[in-house]
Amino acid sequence: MNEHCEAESPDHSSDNSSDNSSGNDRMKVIPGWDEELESAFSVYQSSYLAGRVASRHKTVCEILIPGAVVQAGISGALQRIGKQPVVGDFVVLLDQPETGSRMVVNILPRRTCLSRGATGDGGGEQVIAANLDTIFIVTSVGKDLNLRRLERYLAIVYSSGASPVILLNKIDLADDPALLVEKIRGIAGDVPVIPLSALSKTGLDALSPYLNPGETVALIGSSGVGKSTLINSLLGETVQKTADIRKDDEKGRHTTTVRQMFLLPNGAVLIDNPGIREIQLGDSAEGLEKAFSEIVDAAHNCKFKDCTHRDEPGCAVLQAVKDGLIPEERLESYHRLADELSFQSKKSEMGLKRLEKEKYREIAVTSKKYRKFTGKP
Ligand SMILES: Nc1nc2c(ncn2[C@@H]2O[C@H](COP(=O)(O)OP(=O)(O)OP(=O)(O)O)[C@@H](O)[C@H]2O)c(=O)[nH]1
Ligand SMILES: [Zn+2]
Repeated sequence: MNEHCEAESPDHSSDNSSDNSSGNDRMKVIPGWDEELESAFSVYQSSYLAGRVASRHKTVCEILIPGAVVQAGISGALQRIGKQPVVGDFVVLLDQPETGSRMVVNILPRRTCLSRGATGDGGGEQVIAANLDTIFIVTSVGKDLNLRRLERYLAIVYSSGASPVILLNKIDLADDPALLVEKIRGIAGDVPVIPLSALSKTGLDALSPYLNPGETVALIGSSGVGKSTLINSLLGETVQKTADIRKDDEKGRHTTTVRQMFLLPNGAVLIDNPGIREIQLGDSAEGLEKAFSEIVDAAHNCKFKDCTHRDEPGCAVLQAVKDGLIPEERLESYHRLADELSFQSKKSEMGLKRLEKEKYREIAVTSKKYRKFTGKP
């Protein structure tokens, strides 16, 4: 992040009220803060601070507050109800200057959230970043360019609520970039497709409509497509400053790196989180339907309402494929992702059942202990 974050930390010794910043200040120095968040935060008293999660570690978060980047723990109450702050979250901190501790006690309403199907068997989706306005799906010319993979990414981004933009990077290595762009447009619907070279800094201007003050953009894409190079090019000279963000914690002040959230000089936010880069399709069907809207449109004319478009009679989608209106690979890709989705939902369901069982077991153990304690049968 840029100079905003390098200001001195709030001086606890000189002030009883920790949050001496006004809503106006918050609007200016917490990128993405708006009237709605201000109104959600207005119920909190002076010992609370508002901030935005810049990076998340196992037990602590690095949080951008007016004038500083600070570390904070996560309150037990929040953990018990299963709420986990993620990169991009706007949060409420309880500030306790006497003990030097800061604790995230609430997460303000999320505008959008990027999730992945939980990898464990606990079920449910795992949110990995919040309040993203735009997601740059980065691919590059050559081996990485895979339309099927892009379709998957589109489905993921659509289900997050953020707007997708596809970036075709490394065009300096392509003989005919326009041809590749056309190929991608064939599966992208209305999604903008932007050819560029992060290394030679060509085409970057086309990104400016998405990099507005207070707006948040995350990057996803396979390893090696040039996400870091792009961030460095966009940040230019400011990237060095990112490594010098001043952080304070109980042990005193030292410099550290917040590598996951970058603030452009104009106040736009870029998020490049390793956890965001490689994500799986979650269990939301909505994204899939948006990514394959021509199939959904055609399906309105299928004979059966619950048509799976595989071998049913009177299937309008199969007919459209036969008539050459929908490419066969598109339908295959749709089926593959739909199968994956139903597998994910089953897994979540099974996980939830298991969790439920565990909960009952826990209640049984607790009441057994209670009976033992009280001597009641
Ligand atoms: N020719 C060319 N090479 C590029 C371009 N952008 C990035 N590269 C190169 O591609 C390689 C990978 O770039 P990175 O920016 O590290 O890719 P990444 O997507 O951040 O990769 P991970 O960190 O593994 O996820 C580096 O050697 C870059 O120099 C480009 O526009 N043109
Ligand atoms: Zn059908």
